[in-house]
Amino acid sequence: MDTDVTETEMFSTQTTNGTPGGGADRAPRAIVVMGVAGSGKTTVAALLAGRLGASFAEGDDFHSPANVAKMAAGRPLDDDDRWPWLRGIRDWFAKELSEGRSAVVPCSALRRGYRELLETAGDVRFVHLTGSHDLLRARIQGRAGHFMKPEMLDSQLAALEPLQDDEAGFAVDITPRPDQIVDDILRLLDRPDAPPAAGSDPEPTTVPTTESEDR
Ligand SMILES: Nc1ncnc2c1ncn2[C@@H]1O[C@H](COP(=O)(O)OP(=O)(O)OP(=O)(O)O)[C@@H](O)[C@H]1O
Ligand SMILES: O=C(O)[C@H](O)[C@@H](O)[C@H](O)[C@H](O)CO
Repeated sequence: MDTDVTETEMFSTQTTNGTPGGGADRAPRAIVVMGVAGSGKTTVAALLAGRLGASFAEGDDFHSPANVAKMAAGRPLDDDDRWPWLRGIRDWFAKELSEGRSAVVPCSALRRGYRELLETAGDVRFVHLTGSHDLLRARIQGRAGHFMKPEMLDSQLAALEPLQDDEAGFAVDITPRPDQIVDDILRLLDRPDAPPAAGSDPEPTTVPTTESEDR
């Protein structure tokens, strides 16, 4: 597993500080709101962080200027572009958790290997925002002033490895209003049969390794 931590503070990030423990009487956790461009990650993650009293950082702010320029030029990122970006997010999560705060970041986390790197921060959960190609395209087209253009959607979907049953998290549909999506997420995050995160206490031995109704 990659352990390079040198890029953490390279780029300025928009962050808000949460309260210790994420505002709830529980151990702090990191939540990645994942999915392809236009799935609503930033919208949902910011709302979710507010509802949890958790810290928030915009995942795109961890990209290097070169990455942003590449995407704005319509060229998909490759693994070499993404590893430093992911390490920056992982390191920010680790810092928040070590200081006792829950944290939420919108981050595409398209491939399982990317998620495995993020999980090295500790107790990390994934919320995969899923929707149809038509809806995703319409959401990107309806958004002004963003470097990610609709033409990039196909490459994002081609790279996507959907969240699997044995990963710590669940998928939610992006059709409802953002506040309704967040209601669903809050309900699913705390249900008793959720698979444990890689960095969490392994004590709950009755937790099943698969789940079915949310994919
Ligand atoms: N549930 C929703 N219902 C209606 N519109 C939404 C919903 N979620 C997000 N949007 C709108 O869709 C657009 C894309 O959302 P957002 O920027 O949050 O997506 P994203 O996944 O963070 O995108 P990117 O990865 O490209 O940064 C925005 O204009 C946002 O206001
Ligand atoms: O993994 C990637 O290809 C990129 O990082 C993108 O997903 C962006 O971060 C974001 O979604 C931009 O809108």
